[in-house]
Amino acid sequence: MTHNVPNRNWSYPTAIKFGVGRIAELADQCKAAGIAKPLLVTDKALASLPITAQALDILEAADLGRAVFSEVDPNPNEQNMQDGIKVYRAGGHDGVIAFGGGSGLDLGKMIALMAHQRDGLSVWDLEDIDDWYTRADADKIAPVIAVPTTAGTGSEVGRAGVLTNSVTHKKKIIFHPKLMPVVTICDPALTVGMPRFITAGTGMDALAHCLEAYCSPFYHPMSQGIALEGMRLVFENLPQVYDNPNDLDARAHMMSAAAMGAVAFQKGLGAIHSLSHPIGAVYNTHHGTTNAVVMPMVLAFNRSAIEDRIEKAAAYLGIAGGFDGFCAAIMDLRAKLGIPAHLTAMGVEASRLDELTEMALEDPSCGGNPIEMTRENTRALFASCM
Ligand SMILES: NC(=O)c1ccc[n+]([C@@H]2O[C@H](COP(=O)([O-])OP(=O)(O)OC[C@H]3O[C@@H](n4cnc5c(N)ncnc54)[C@H](O)[C@@H]3O)[C@@H](O)[C@H]2O)c1
Ligand SMILES: [Fe+2]
Repeated sequence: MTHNVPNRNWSYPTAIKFGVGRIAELADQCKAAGIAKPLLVTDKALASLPITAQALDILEAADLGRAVFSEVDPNPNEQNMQDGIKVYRAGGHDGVIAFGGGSGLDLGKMIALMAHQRDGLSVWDLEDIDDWYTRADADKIAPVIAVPTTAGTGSEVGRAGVLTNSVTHKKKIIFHPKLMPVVTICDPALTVGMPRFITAGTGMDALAHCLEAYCSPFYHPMSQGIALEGMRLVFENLPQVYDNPNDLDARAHMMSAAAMGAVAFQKGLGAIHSLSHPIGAVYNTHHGTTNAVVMPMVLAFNRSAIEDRIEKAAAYLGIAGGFDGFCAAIMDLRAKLGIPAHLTAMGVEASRLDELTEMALEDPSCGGNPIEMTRENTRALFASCM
């Protein structure tokens, strides 16, 4: 596959080794991070794919072993984390390679966060609320090298992991400022084998991050700029990778957009994510795909607060028709990617909307929504997505 992707070394917000084939540097990066016995954490499906074997071969050839933990579910939960911690401790590991989509990346980060903390500290005590992270001992967090294999969540450049509580079926964002990977290897070639619907859904997650960050009312001009350009990259390249999975240039642009989305969303997320998290937790739907389903309805819900800035974004993106044109472009993109237009198509039941509404209102993403979310308007928003 030919391409025009230059190799680059970026350090905003962590060191990013960006370029086709840079997975070859995995062992060197482990050594540079002081990791002699890495545990590669990924999900079950990825564990059987050649890209994972390739990564393990690179480690083994450098005498770093080929230890892997892959009992990671989509929307990973605390049981996956506990199982991984057992394997990590039993193997005497000294660092994690978080390898995968958001599920493998986040679970790898959770293992690194919790493997050496004192007994009695629960991962739920570290939810991204106020300064709860100070309950953890920052010095006991194991080093993480992140290797994304999807282009969507941006977890590779983030300090949080999303973990589902398998008892309450709630998705929680677990945060620690020192949970940032030491280094991230962004190799677009790793993403070419994604199933088509995962390419679509993860790409829409990157768009959701950029869009919600861009619309969030909080002051953060740097994030604003990154979010806007991230949206442009998605609009231009997501249809391209969907039609031509082997287009490495477009894959690289999507990988950038994913990382940019996660950098930008320190400005805030909003109702797309606060609706999508409970749906993912209750129905085990794919996160980015769920975001895409609710995206146009959330834009309409927020219209009075965001119309001006969406018009500016539309002008920058070359989309005619202002706010309505922008919404139409999102619906066109979603249709092109084969993503459903209604939550009912994902199995969401009208009988559970009250429960989902309560869960959405508890989600911290609510705080970044431009319009205040109340029980009434959130219930109505859910209903409009059915
Ligand atoms: N930490 C964050 O900031 C953050 C942000 C958004 C979402 N998330 C979380 O990330 C998770 C979703 O992550 P995701 O959308 O990347 O999906 P995922 O990690 O669940 O992966 C989806 C599927 O794609 C497969 N896959 C991944 N890469 C592949 C490849 N290169 N080739 C073939 N198959 C591949 C996986 O095996 C899996 O079956 C959710 O739990 C979500 O809540 C986290
Ligand atoms: Fe997301």
